[in-house]
Amino acid sequence: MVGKARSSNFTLSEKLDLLKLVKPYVKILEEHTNKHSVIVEKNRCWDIIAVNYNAIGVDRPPRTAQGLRTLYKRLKEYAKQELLQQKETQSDFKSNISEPTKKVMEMIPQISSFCLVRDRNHIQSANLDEEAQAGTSSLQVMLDHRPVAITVEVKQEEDIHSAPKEITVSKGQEEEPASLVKYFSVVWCKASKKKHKKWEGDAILIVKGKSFTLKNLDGKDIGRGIGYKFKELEKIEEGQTMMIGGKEIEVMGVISPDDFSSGRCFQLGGKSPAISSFSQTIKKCFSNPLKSVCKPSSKENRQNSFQNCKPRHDPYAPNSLVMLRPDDNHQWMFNKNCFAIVDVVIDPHLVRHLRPHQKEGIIFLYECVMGMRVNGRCGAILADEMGLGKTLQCISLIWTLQCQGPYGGKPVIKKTLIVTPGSLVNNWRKEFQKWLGSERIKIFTVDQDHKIEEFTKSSFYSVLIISYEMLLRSLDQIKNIKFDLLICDEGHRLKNSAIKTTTALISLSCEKRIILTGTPIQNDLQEFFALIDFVNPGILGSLSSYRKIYEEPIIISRQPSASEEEKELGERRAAELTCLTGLFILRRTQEVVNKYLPPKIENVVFCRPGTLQIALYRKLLNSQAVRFCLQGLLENSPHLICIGALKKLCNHPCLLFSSIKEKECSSTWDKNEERSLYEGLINVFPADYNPLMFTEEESGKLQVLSKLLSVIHELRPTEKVVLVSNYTQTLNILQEVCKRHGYAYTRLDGQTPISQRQQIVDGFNSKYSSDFIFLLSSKAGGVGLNLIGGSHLILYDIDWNPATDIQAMSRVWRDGQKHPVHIYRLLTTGTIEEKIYQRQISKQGLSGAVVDLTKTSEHIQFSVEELKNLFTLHESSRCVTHDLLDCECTGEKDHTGDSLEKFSVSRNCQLGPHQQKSDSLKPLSMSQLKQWKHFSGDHLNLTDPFLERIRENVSFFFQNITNQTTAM
Ligand SMILES: Nc1ncnc2c1ncn2[C@@H]1O[C@H](COP(=O)(O)OP(=O)(O)OP(=O)(O)O)[C@@H](O)[C@H]1O
Ligand SMILES: [Mg+2]
Repeated sequence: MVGKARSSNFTLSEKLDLLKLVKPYVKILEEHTNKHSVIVEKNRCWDIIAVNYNAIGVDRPPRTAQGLRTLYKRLKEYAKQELLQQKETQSDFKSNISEPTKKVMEMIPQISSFCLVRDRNHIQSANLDEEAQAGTSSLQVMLDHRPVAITVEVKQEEDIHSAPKEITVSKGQEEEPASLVKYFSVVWCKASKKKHKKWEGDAILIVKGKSFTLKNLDGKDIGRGIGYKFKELEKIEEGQTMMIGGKEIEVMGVISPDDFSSGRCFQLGGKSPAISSFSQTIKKCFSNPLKSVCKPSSKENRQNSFQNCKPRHDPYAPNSLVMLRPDDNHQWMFNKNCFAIVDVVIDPHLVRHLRPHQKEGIIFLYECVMGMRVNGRCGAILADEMGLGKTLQCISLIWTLQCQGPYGGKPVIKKTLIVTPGSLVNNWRKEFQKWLGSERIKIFTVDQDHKIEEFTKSSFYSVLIISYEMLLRSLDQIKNIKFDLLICDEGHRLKNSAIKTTTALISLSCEKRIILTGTPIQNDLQEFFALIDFVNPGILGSLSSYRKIYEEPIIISRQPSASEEEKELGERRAAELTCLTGLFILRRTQEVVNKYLPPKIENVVFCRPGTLQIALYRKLLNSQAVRFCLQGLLENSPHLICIGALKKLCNHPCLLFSSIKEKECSSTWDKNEERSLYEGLINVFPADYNPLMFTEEESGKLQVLSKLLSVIHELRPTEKVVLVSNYTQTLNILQEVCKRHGYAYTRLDGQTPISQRQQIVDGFNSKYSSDFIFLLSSKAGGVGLNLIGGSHLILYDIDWNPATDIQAMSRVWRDGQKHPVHIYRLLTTGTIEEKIYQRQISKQGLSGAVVDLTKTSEHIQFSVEELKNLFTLHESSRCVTHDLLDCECTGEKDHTGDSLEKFSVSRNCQLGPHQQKSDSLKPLSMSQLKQWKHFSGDHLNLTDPFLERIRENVSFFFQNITNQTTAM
């Protein structure tokens, strides 16, 4: 029991008065115990009890009369259980349970009715006789500052918030519609024609009939007007801007009459007279009720704790997204000053846009950075697959923490640092603007024209967005700024603690750290450690102990030779590791947004090589360099040079020609490997070969590409194409093709200045742009970009690392895409490209778990056997990949393998077999590919008009459709 009020022979109005009297007391109790209160009436004496609803299995404060009854029942059950336990154990249970719980237990048998104090404004009492039926009970509601007694018929599941609509007011205060008063929170500035307005401050707009008053947060009138059209004033809504009395205002939200009349709407900005007088009243009426709960360190603190104790947004509003309240332990650690506990509620303006998985993600991020998930650790990894809106989730978090906090409503953070790849700096800015507009939050992006000093000098900005490269250059300045939250976008690059970027970021003292990545991070246990250790330093112990405890047993357990015992140990350790880190890692797969996206038609297109390509390919395979490789003479990595040459040749022979010519002139030509590889090759080219005059026929893929572009242009004149290559030189060729055919194009590669990148992306995405093609270097711009302006994406070449390709493919099939998406992955039949593809999709290829953007062929170890396979040209096969599938079809008609289970997206997570997680970013396996529709280029009656047009140069197709509808 924490408070007592004596009463005798209560009449209803006395009861109400009493309620009014105890209310401030109850309020303080609630705020300082983070619990909700129940008033228990016994022998005309009211006991105010703090109840932790969670402890009795009620997940939130009841909002309906029915809810009250449930709560009452639960309390009884709880008490019974506790008593039973007490009998059983006869232990010192009384000292283990909280005082209020004991009180409830003692009193439960005698309770005849109780009052629930739901929040400061609503005190509700109900007759809680068990016999009471919904629909017949009477409920008395009293609203503060409006001493009206209201009697309502209780309906089941009736929401208290909507109750005023249902009630019959006995002492009415309702006004005629013509004189209806409305209140809005607004921002204002002096009227000006400037594009970028500087808002001067917050204000309250009061609209009454045809007139208005504008008050600043000190309550002073700063504008008045009369004679406005009633209709205009009646239609005012959030987001609207208006000119009123020489001032421009933007409406930020509606204020309830109650909030206005109580004066709470003025609280946000500063000390309002309403607050101080309120606290005075409390002090006068009651002795210090905080004594037993906690001791505020000073008078100011006590006063502070009464300020801002109202949530910024209504936690009980329908669809409100409310963060978890801190538990006792958290309060003990982080609320030393005993500030009032205030609900942190996500801005409804944002909530209405959020997908369900994003709401969960925000709750997760909030709990992580607040240190609520792992005691005192404030790091998180949000590893949602690409396109799931990690940016929006972070923006929501920043905006929330910057304005709110659970302790006295005090904002948790002041400044945020976002570090991101250069090409995404402006994308972040755009996303902030998209979701929050330009007035709510001030962000600063560092680029050539905007130096970091500007941010340092001004207190105007709260968010700094900077590229990884720029961060290194301006580290000294950044270290001088105190950041409260650090977000590392595409943060898988921090997987090595020895690299400069990681050490630089570690050197910033900010402890709330978030890594965002769309790329799986659990595939390499050492890199995994680095990421974990970055966000939550030390949580896995030292690297050496981590290796001993987790890495070694897990790796040993995966080897074919592992004993049963080793397997079991490895699995257990993996499970433990997942469990430990799972508290602050969140990964959701693309499937959660699939339903919001249009269909995706993915094609793997096997293109017949041109005659010149075949001749050159044979010559390369017969070179001395390749022969040496096959003998296992791999010093100086000659196989990498051979692989590079074959890949170039597949893209276009002219690339090979240019590089031979280039090498001939350079000093490195002396290198034996290159000379022995290229020897005699130039003679295979026609004598007058000019690489600048290349033809499409010389490359199988280029021929297919050219036809594909032409059919898209013809059949879908309003749709656009993203054309991706890993190589700048190849992009040059593709660009030349665009020029030759007169296609308007735009281009983004490693050379594109960062400051121009977003502009290029925006231009392409705009429906007014005439660009037909977006030439994209996957290495430069593959990650994070939104290219939803394009609905066709062509991957001109393949990378060893499936993640690079998947990243690129995810640029167009994402939120905002309006058209069905067509993806074409071009491979040259029978060549190394098929082998790389097979490696991407085969189990063997994945065993090394090379699912990381920065892994290149240099990181891959090849056995001589593998090199033999790699350096074979299969001239007679229509599709070597299909040959390997063990599929009985001949490719003559649409075939979909049916002998295996239907394609399933469940794939192994590296941390152990029982930790299977759906992860649609892992490349599909051979058996899954078999489930795709497949057919040869000679197949009659192709239903896909695009494939129909290119079939002449194509030996084989695989096709898969996701989210199929009839429209294609
Ligand atoms: N709830 C939503 N409603 C509509 N559009 C959304 C929503 N959430 C995100 N988007 C949009 O989806 C696109 C992808 O979001 P975002 O760039 O944040 O993805 P991401 O998870 O960071 O992906 P990546 O790993 O590729 O960087 C953006 O254009 C974003 O504005
Ligand atoms: Mg992103």
